[in-house]
Amino acid sequence: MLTPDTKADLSDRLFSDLDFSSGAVAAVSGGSDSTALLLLLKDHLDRTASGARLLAVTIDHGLRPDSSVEARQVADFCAERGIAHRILAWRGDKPASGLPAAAREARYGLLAQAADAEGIKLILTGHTADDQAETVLMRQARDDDGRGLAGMAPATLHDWRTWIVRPLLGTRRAALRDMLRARNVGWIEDPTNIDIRFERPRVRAKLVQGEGERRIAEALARSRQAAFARQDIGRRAAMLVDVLADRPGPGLIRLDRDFAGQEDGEAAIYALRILLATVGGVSFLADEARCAALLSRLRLGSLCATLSRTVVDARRTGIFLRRENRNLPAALPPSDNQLWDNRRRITLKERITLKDRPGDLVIAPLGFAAAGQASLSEDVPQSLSRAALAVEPALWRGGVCLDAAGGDAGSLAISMVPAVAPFARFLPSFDLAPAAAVAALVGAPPLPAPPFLGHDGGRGWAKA
Ligand SMILES: Nc1ncnc2c1ncn2[C@@H]1O[C@H](COP(=O)(O)OP(=O)(O)OP(=O)(O)O)[C@@H](O)[C@H]1O
Repeated sequence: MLTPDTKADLSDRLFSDLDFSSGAVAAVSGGSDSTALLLLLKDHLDRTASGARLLAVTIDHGLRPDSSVEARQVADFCAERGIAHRILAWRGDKPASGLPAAAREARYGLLAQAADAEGIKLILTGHTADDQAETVLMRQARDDDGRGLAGMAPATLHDWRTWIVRPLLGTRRAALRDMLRARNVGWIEDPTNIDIRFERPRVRAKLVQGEGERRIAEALARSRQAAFARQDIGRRAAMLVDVLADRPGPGLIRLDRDFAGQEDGEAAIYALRILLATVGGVSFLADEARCAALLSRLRLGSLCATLSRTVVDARRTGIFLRRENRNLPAALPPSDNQLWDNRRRITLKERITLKDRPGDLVIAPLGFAAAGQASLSEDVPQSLSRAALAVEPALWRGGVCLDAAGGDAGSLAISMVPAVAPFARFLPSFDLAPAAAVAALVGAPPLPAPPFLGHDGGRGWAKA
């Protein structure tokens, strides 16, 4: 049982390195873990940062008949303790398959919305060491390159702007429940957590049996090793990108020929996987074995190949990467926070209203005809620059191109900034170094400051 002193120690250990200057959203389902998170966080803020804003948010997924009643229970719990609380409902279609993943995606979108509305940059969830062990065991079965074995990151950047932090990732659920019992606080038991139609409850059920504790300890040790390895290779890949890659024109990336002959072949393959996904606008890294084979062929000389929707055109003067001219998005009216072709983040600035946004304004690829009229750098073959420019997005109205470079469209206040596809929605803190390097390369906005105090500006940063 936790005495008042150890309680203070625990919450300080969990939260003292977090930057609460913009406040915090606590994601509270009403289960034991997030209820414990909320209480410990409230203790900590009351003691150390009483001015910091705290908003508890419950998402009503509408998947069980009791969900809205449970959300109200959390609201009452918060009201009794003077904690601001909001309930947000997941509306819209619920898919028949992949429901947990869709619910998670929707939940994070809504939590980020709640944080945004208050100008808060930090969301805290109640994921525990038990959740981490389950995640690692689930991924072990299907992980092909070992990255997934790192499990959940201590922090994840959502939509390149809001940090989701998991301060309880090193804490066991049993300790949190002990703390709640000691305070006479109950919690909601979600029946989905024991519904063995879903994979996580099946894994969880096995872990309470005979060898469960040993398997949990092994899974956690494995995840620490995998996280270290992932950060390490990420830093090495970032170095290669910094030194050997540049962007000679819109949509065109050039790698120095030395990239293929790198001594650190492992890092070169990793960098290539990220670059191909980014240039092609694919949300997962390019296949490892194929990238390894491609790198071997690149060592031999010139080639032209397509992988991960990216054309790799290796010439004497460099290895050029550009988005292939296939399966591009159809012309669509711009909407806020949309990822266009997974390569550009579209933002409608506040000044824009529906009235100002004529229905015939669309985003569509620039196309070869318009790209042919643009003045391009002499530094690289014109055919390459044109092919890359042609698949860049442009704003069109009634067949007239308003903005060829995909930048700001003046008074229309639409911005289309580059995105780093594999990390555009969720960027785990393990991958900060390569994400920052590739962001600088493609001209994406710099990463926001990490949510931990005493950070190093986002490059190579990792929470111990
Ligand atoms: N409906 C929800 N509303 C707000 N946050 C949620 C919701 N569901 C999950 N979360 C957040 O995500 C974390 C992990 O989710 P998970 O589904 O594993 O938890 P849970 O079993 O619903 O509840 P708990 O983790 O509180 O015991 C929670 O600790 C909580 O921070």
